[in-house]
Amino acid sequence: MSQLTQSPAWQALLSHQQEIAPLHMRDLFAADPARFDKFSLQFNDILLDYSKNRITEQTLSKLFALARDRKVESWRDRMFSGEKINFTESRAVLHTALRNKSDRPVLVDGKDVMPEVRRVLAQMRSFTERVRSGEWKGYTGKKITDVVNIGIGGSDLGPFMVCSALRPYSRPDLLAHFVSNIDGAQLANILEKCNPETTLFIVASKTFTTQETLTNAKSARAWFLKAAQDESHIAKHFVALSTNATEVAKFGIDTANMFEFWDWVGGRYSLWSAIGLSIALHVGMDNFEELQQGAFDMDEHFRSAPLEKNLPVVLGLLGVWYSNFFNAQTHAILPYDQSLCRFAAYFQQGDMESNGKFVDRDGFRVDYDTGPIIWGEPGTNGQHAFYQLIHQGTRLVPCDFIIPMQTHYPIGDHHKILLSNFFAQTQALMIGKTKEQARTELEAAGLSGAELETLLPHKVFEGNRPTNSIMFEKLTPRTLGSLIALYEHKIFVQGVIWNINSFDQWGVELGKQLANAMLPKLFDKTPATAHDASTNGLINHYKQHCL
Ligand SMILES: O=P(O)(O)OC[C@H]1O[C@](O)(CO)[C@@H](O)[C@@H]1O
Repeated sequence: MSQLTQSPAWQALLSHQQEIAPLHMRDLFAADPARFDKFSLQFNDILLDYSKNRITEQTLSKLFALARDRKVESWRDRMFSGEKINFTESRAVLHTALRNKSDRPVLVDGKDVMPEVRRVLAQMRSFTERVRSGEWKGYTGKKITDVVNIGIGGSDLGPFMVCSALRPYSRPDLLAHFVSNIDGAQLANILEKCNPETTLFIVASKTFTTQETLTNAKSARAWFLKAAQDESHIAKHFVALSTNATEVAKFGIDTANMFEFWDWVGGRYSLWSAIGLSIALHVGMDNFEELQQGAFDMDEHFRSAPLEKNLPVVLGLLGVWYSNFFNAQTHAILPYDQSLCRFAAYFQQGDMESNGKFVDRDGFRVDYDTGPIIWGEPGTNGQHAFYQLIHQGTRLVPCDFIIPMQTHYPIGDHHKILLSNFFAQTQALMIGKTKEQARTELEAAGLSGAELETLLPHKVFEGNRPTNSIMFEKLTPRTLGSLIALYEHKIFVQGVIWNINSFDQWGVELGKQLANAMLPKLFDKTPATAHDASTNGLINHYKQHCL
């Protein structure tokens, strides 16, 4: 048994789970009219209601005891202070420094990184203002109308998610597009909409060695040069966001057009850095800084609020409760806001690349589950697709429901309808429908006898399905920043509890290595023999049909 699972705090939760498992939330609500007040927290305009969880006050005190036992507070302070907690890459973890709006220095290897952070922010401001005002011109003297961010993973998902979310703050004459996939279809579809004279390409890659990004960027450059004819025009249409100046120069982008960030920024935590340039272009630098401010607000809360009142800690512990004590395999993120349509996809990387680890910090295989599978779609689309399983399936699917109280798009009574669905779904998942209630309904509908009995079991909802509800005033840049940081820190808390390194991603390497080795063999007919029978068979099937 690992240190974690044999700890008294863990063992206490294991036996407590036996007491909680038979309880139904509808009885817990009936027994305690103050349950909502007890189990909800407010941070700025964000309300977190976690009362529809299979918990009592005792559960929470045991979960907080686990957090203290695992030293969550001290790990948090180590992260903020610039300690190299990403020990497998020997790196500090300082996305929080990128949005540090205080005058506190942040030291890495004894050097304050804040002057450099502010320098790049100023560079971003000056560049975005020139582009947005039309002062920055394309090679034929026209202003930029389209920005194409070429990146993948953390160099794509964050900016894409935020640009979609903050569309109401954007200008219609400066559109942001995103190309990530190596599948040429994506690049082709976007280039179709763009004019080389008025398009700015942002090549976003922390390492500047990522195959997909460099291949897409080379193809974009070829497309551009076909029209522009002269390599000297590239400087007006290609900029780079990277930590790797050498590779940027090798690619042919003038390093004067490079926006730098640093190895202490993890890819999936990088939207706050120069990687956010497409966001700043799309919604303006003031809004980008507001986004950062919102994240900073949440950082301050995470650093200073007692665990019991700390939103990221509460969310993290509830996730541990279901993953490790109820065997929940997945966690759904369900934003009732079309603008957040990429929020779950963004946190698929944020969470699964961070906490999808089977080896703990000491190098041992864990004997407990770590990161859950994250998934989700905006409501109400999800309701008409996969909610059946959440309501009546055999698996426990903890869900986060997220909604703004005010919409940027006040059309008729759409938003009230959306709200009513939001309220109804979490209620239905909690309360369910008993056999007796279902019977009464069927009888009222005129059914009886065998017909009623046949239908009855299918009409029962067990309920007792846990949800968190997150409501806020309106999806502003500042609130969005706080929401993103909330989830980032939740992931951090869980990584600490599970004793894993949430900041490396070695698991993405093997597939890359094998693909690189295979690529040169896909150009001739020589049959593949070096692999297992399945892989040889697949490659040879391709060769027979296409070469
Ligand atoms: O920004 P880069 O270096 O191109 O990397 C892109 C993405 O690739 C990954 O390394 C995973 O393959 C992510 O962690 C990262 O966000």
